[in-house]
Amino acid sequence: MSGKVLLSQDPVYQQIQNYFKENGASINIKKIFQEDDIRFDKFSLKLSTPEDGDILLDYSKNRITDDAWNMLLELAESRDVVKTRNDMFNGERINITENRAVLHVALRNRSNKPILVDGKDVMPEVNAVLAHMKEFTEQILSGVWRGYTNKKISDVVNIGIGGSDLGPLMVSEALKAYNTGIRSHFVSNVDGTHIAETLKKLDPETTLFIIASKTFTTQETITNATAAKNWFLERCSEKEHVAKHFVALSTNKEKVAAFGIDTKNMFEFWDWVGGRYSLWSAIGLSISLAIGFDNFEKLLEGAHYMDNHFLTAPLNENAPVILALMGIWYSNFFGAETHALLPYDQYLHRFAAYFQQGDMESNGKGGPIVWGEPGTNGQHAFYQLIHQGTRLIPCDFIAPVITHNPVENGAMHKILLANYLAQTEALMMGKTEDQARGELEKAGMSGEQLEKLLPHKVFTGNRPTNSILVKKVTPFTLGALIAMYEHKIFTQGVIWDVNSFDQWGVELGKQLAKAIEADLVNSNKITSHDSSTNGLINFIKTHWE
Ligand SMILES: O=P(O)(O)OC[C@H]1O[C@H](O)[C@@H](O)[C@@H](O)[C@@H]1O
Repeated sequence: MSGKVLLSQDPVYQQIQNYFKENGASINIKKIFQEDDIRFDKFSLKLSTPEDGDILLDYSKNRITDDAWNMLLELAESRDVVKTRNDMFNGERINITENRAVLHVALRNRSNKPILVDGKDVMPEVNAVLAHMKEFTEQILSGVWRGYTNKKISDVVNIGIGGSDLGPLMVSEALKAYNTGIRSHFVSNVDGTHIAETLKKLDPETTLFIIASKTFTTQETITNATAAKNWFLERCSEKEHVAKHFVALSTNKEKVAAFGIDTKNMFEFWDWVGGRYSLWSAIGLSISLAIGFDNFEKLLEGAHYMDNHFLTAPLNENAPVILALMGIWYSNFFGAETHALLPYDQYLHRFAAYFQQGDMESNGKGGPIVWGEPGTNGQHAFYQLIHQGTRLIPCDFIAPVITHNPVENGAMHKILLANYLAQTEALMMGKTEDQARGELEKAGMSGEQLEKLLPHKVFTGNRPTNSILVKKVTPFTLGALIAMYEHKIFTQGVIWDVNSFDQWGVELGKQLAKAIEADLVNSNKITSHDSSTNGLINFIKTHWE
């Protein structure tokens, strides 16, 4: 990421800027479709997976011309995307501010081709942890591993936050159709309500707590884990039983031992796994328990498939690169501030939340705000803004062709897909004044009444979308989808010159919270902060007394 000129000084970037200045405002998606019969063929990509059908990326409904697209592809070249990508896969320390390699791709390297960090192949360690996860999953699911009163484990509570929560939670939800029968729970918030409400439902004899924390120092997680351990010990006074009910996922052996978890019940990972890229590591243990280890492996295979695609496909046929460049086009040139992820699949209801961390903790220093909700709920909440608002909001529409739940003989899924298709068409086409007028006249309206209503019924259209279709949401296709977005984030980070793998911005709030905690626990009137913070602290303390 060094040795490059600033993005704004990159000649290709400047060329795109000039092109944009002259043409940007007049690019109309509807018009381009009318002028180009093969637009869909040119601006769509089909990836055939070995067993789980095709993945289709249609990026034709974008404000992009052939010329602009070619320049954006050139920009990827001139920003060293290919070299940096290769550096990542080769275990170079591309996370320069933390001096670390970035190797989530090693966690799902099903080819087992050696990946070296400082000359040492990491694959044997990766495979050893996977073998441990497999063995443990099988023991829990078969009932070989039992609780302290010899009962089978029925409930698993993952205690973690950020990357140690969002990935396992999102995937466990997304793959519920594959559930092994284990009930999964996720506790993340340091608000005691989260653990209290979770524990209410649980029996200590049949509950396994997974304490998931890369550092094992995160305040929320250690506080929740301590509360869980105390809850457990209040019900089962024998300390040695903790070993049957608490396991840890971490890079920090010492802290795990200090917490009182037997390190043979610790599943390790490494500093080259970023928190928000860790669901493929030991952090995925709750996923493996929820869907079975074989399905967890399929998730890894799907991601590995996408890794190979990212590594080998030419840039103009490379799904993550395509998504990244389209995002750059809107962010840097059109000034779009946000990007919406809209999965038309109830199982993917945490997908946008997951990529809020994935994208914004990675590229937040330079990239857009990422947000979204599953369709069709979003349609009845915020689509008004997308259709008629003043801001340009590029959206990704994601859907499976086949549902796991063909309710009403599949009719419901057809309705869902009709909505999925109608939205991107409507966003592109809009509604002209003439069309709106025609509709109002047909409804019997005329004169002043019609003229008054008319402007409200017009939609400008020309609103860009990508459509992504998978055959079905399977472990494999989900793995591929997640990896596709991970590599999109990576590619954008390279182009923007943002280190996508550190997160210093998270640190300041953490530091200040520690200082304020001390002010809250004494009975003094606080005067050491600004007057607002003093006022708030003192208000809280007065109401405690
Ligand atoms: O797994 P840990 O160490 O508990 O960290 C949890 C989270 O903490 C911070 O918010 C960030 O560093 C995240 O990237 C991380 O996922």
